[in-house]
Amino acid sequence: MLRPIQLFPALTDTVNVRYKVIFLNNVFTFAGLVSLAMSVIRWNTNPFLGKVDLLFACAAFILLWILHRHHKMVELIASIALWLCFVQFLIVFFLANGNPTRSGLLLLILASAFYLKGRQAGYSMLAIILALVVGNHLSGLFPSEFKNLDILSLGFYMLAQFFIIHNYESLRETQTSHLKALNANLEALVKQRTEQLAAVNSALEKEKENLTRLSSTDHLTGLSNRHHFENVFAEYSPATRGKTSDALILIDIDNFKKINDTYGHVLGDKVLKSVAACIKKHSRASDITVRWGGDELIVYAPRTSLKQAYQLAEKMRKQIHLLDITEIDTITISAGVAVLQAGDTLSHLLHRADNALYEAKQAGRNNVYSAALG
Ligand SMILES: Nc1nc2c(ncn2[C@@H]2O[C@H](COP(=O)(O)OP(=O)(O)OP(=O)(O)O)[C@@H](O)[C@H]2O)c(=O)[nH]1
Repeated sequence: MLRPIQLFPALTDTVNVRYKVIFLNNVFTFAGLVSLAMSVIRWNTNPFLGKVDLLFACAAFILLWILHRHHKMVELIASIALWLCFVQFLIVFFLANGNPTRSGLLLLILASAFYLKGRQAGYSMLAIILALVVGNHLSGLFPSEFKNLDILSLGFYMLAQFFIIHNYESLRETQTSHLKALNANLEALVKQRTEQLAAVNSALEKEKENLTRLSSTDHLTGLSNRHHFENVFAEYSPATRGKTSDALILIDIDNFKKINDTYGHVLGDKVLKSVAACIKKHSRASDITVRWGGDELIVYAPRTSLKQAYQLAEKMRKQIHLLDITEIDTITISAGVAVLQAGDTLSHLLHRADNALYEAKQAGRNNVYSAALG
């Protein structure tokens, strides 16, 4: 496919900027010093060329200075340098009796054009220089010392340079596109694998959450199970334990055996679920609601005083009493309330709550009793 020719495109190609800066630094230093020396040597014999050399020496040093301060302008500076060299070449070859020994300069300019600006710029300059040299030779417009053989060998050198650079560039482009294709494949593969891993990860994460939830939840009521609550309580810092006023409400459904026996286990389960839902509904988000076992439920309420816990238990008792389950007249619960004290284990706390619950049952059920503060 034919690409549009870009003659010395400026400021766009940032590839190899660092190397271009180093290259141009060397070229300007070398060209500046040589031009200065040539200017001194020629000043008396050929004042015109002496001045031209001095001019180019100054241009080289100015460009060196600009490049030193503005590395980002390397593309623009490279273009200016190439055009300057080109102009110098024109002056030397057409106005100052171009001679074959200086043809090496042409090859230098071409190589630099290829290196600095790429294939298109190099080809364009090669074609322009060849056309000018051959054109001038044939027309004899500006007298030069070139003979037919010089023109032929110059053409041959340029052709050789063209092929060398063309092959090199083609190879480089093939390698680059091959690398790009490999890179794209690799990226696609990495992306695909990353997506697969992410999907597996999130599935595993969901599964883990599910398992954690299942292992910590009572499947009938949806409340935390005994095992989970024991773990949570065990992890509860001993330093905090007893320092904040935490309360535990132990709830037992009254005459639940009778409900089971009269209406069957299915209805018994329904009652259990309704009571659990009611308890959950009237707890705070920070409370832990637990199915301790059978028809015994627990509400563990952090930062709650005995009085507050009693009021909460009372509220729950009243709400449960209002539950409407068609087959049953009323559902009642009894509850025992206790607060965590310094040095308490879970069994200490439960023991006090259980005693209070026992008193509530003894007092005729449908009651809330608080354990006395020790
Ligand atoms: N339907 C059902 N019943 C259960 C379940 N777990 C335990 N139970 C029953 O719950 C009853 C518990 O009765 P208790 O608490 O001992 O006695 P109660 O009849 O409630 O009498 P009080 O507690 O003194 O008021 C037993 O009959 C158990 O079989 C369950 O998951 N579903």
